[in-house]
Formats: sequence, structure tokens, C-alpha cells
Amino acid sequence: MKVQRLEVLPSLQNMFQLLSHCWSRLQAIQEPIRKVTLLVMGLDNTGKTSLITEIQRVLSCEVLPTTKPNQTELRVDQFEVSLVDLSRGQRSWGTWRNHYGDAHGIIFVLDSSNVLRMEEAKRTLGHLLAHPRISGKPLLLLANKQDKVDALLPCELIECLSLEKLVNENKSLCRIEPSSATKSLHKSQSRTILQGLRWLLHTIAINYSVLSARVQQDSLDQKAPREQEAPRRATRAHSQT
Ligand SMILES: Nc1nc2c(ncn2[C@@H]2O[C@H](COP(=O)(O)OP(=O)(O)OP(=O)(O)O)[C@@H](O)[C@H]2O)c(=O)[nH]1
Ligand SMILES: [Mg+2]
Repeated sequence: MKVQRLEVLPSLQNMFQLLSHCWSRLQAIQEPIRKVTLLVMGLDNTGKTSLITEIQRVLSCEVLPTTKPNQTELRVDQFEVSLVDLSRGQRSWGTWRNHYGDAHGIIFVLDSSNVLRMEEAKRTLGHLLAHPRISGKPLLLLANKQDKVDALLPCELIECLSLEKLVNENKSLCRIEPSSATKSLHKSQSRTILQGLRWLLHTIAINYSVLSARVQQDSLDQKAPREQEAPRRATRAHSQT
């Protein structure tokens, strides 16, 4: 009797495991692919482009073709992600703002070793989070250049930037991860970058319908003034000829 029970139990357990495995596979198949746009921002020279290259390297089989400059398309889990590289050096604030409405979330990159520019980074982040098209959207802070000896740790950066106050005022969910985009350190550092990216995507997924409706509306609002301006420009050009 005892032997029989012992034989039955493991097979029931196996069956249960098999069923739950099938169930999670089915759930993964049924989950829709979600399109997500993330703006990669920060002061110049903080490592934005290097980090995008590093993400591309780690997820090499998941990189999708794109024709848009400064944009990288990736497949991460059940998400199709557009990473938009906004370089402060090449663009003015006005050009940055044209992208705000498209964003489901923000990746803000800090040079953790540049203490002299921390106040500027704080101001920039403050302006960004207070903008009506950004406020309330989730934020991933990458405390980059952790390989440098004088780099501030994430906990020191939280203090320096008064981060808690900043994100609470603007109701943005926030996470900070240490990172280094330099090749010598990839393994542990790329793990924290991907961990942060996955947190951002899953935070967006929880509120996806609300964020997508906001993106749709903001994109229309952003286009409207340009569309109204086009016929006016054509009329002006015509009257000048
Ligand atoms: N030591 C170290 N250097 C880094 C790291 N990330 C980037 N760099 C270096 O920092 C410099 C700037 O990197 P970029 O990726 O071009 O920075 P960016 O933010 O895209 O710069 P802009 O596009 O000009 O705003 C380059 O020389 C990189 O090699 C890092 O994690 N550690
Ligand atoms: Mg760049």
C-alpha cells in the first residue's frame, strides 16, 4: 500500500509540473506584443550611445531593422522597443520636446563620475519630469561610468539629485541601476542594465492602456500645429513668388 502511494505521488507531481509549464507557455503565446518607445536622455557625454550599443550587443539576436536615424528597434520579451537616442550636444531643448509625447518611459543616463555637472543634471531632470508630456511616466536612471574610481554610488546619487522629492512631486515611478558601458566589465554590468530595462518595460506594461492612450493623444497634439503651419507656409511662399 505504502509503495503504491509513493509511486503515484511523483507521477501526479510530474503531471502538475507539465500542466503548469504548458499553461505558462500558453500565457506567453497569448500575451500581445506591445510597442513601447523609450527616450534615452541625459547630459552630453554621459554614455547614452555607448549604453544603447551595449544593449544591442547583449541582445544581438533580438535587434530589428530600422531606417530611422538615432533609433534602435529591439525585441525584449513580449515588447517591441524603440530606443530613441536624444543627444543633448546635437539638439536643442525644442527638438527634445518634439519627442516627449511619443514616450512610454524614459531612460536618463548620468555620468556618475562627473560631480561638477551633478547640479546641471539635477536641473535637467527636474525640468524633464515636470513637463506635462513626461510627468507620471516611469523613469529608469542609469548611474553610468561606475568603473571610474571617483564614481558616485546610486545611493549617493539619490541624495545628490534629491531624487525621492523629484519623482514624488511628478508622480513618476523610478528605479536607479549602476552601469558601465565599457567593454571590459560587461557581464555584471550588462546584467544591471537589462534588469533596469526589464523593470521599465514591465512597469509600462502594468499601465499600458493608459500610457498608450496618452501617447496617441500627445502625438496627435504634437502633429496638429505642424499641419496647421504647412498650408500657411505654402501660402507665404506662393505670395512671395
Ligand atoms: N569609463 C567609462 N567611459 C564611458 C562609459 N560609457 C561611455 N563612456 C565614454 O564616454 C564618452 C561618451 O560616450 P557616448 O556614448 O558618446 O556619450 P553620449 O551620452 O552618447 O554623448 P553625446 O551623444 O555627445 O551626448 C566616450 O568616450 C565613451 O567611451 C562608461 O561606462 N565608463
Ligand atoms: Mg551620443
